[in-house]
Amino acid sequence: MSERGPGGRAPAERPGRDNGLVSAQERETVVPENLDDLVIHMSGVGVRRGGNKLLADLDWSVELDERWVVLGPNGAGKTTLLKLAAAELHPTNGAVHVLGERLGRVNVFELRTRIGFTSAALNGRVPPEETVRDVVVSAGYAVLGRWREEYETLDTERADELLAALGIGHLATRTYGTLSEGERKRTLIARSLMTDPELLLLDEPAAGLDLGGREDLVARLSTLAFDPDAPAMVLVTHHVEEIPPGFTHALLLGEGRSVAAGLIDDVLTSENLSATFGQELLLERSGDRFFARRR
Ligand SMILES: Nc1ncnc2c1ncn2[C@@H]1O[C@H](COP(=O)(O)OP(=O)(O)OP(=O)(O)O)[C@@H](O)[C@H]1O
Repeated sequence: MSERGPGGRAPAERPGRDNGLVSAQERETVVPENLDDLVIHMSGVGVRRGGNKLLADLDWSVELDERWVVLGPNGAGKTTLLKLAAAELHPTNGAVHVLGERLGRVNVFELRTRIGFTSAALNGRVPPEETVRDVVVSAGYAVLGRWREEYETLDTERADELLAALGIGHLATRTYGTLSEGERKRTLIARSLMTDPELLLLDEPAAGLDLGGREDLVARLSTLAFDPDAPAMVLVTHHVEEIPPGFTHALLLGEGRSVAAGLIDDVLTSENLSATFGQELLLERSGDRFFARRR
């Protein structure tokens, strides 16, 4: 099947395996028989660029009803991991399944329509003159930037509902360029939910927000996390303070490798955090929130 998308772009990088032979690397990967409940499954995954190992030996699974936080220092490989989950990158070795489809054997352009993804990179690509409502509604047409004079009423109603749920319904007719950083983040989260995705990926959604903006966003994401109808979620952050209540699992990444992964209460410990960030850290819990500082 061709992976050439509507824009005629070349497919993302993929391992060379078109000769039908199974490589030694692939033989080492473990692919579960029943992928139905697994939104993400990575087995023996590595990503290399030049001489750098961005990710190595990674095994990770995300189930339908799970909400994961991925924590790690700068350069740990968090964004690389999220790009794999978003089907924007192929592994150098190992197997990645997303929504039951194996990367390298699926039309990634179709797969991406089932995934909501927000990142700082997307923020930079939104035309500043676009209205907030259009930024959200255009996700349903897999475009960024105005390409129609009018959208379907049902679509604009859904966009308005999502904006209201994120507390920015009153900004629907404002232009994106006039929004604060926090309002932009919430607009992009509304956009990522527009297509009713089966998987929601959030790359540092609270980065650059002031304390009030962060707390507001954490509360909105917490509401989403507790919603049983919400998609499986993966949130990348550097800060334990940004973990919304309702998130169930954590993956700690350090230098491209998993330091610990599993239920948040088991994984988030002072010891694991210290090992991940390479210094003595004290993790404290207050109610359903986490705080960390140097010992
Ligand atoms: N194309 C590339 N070629 C070489 N090295 C790369 C490339 N892309 C990323 N890297 C390196 O891989 C490492 C992991 O990058 P990645 O962006 O995944 O980390 P991150 O955990 O998201 O970091 P941050 O928290 O700073 O955003 C970094 O050291 C980065 O410099």
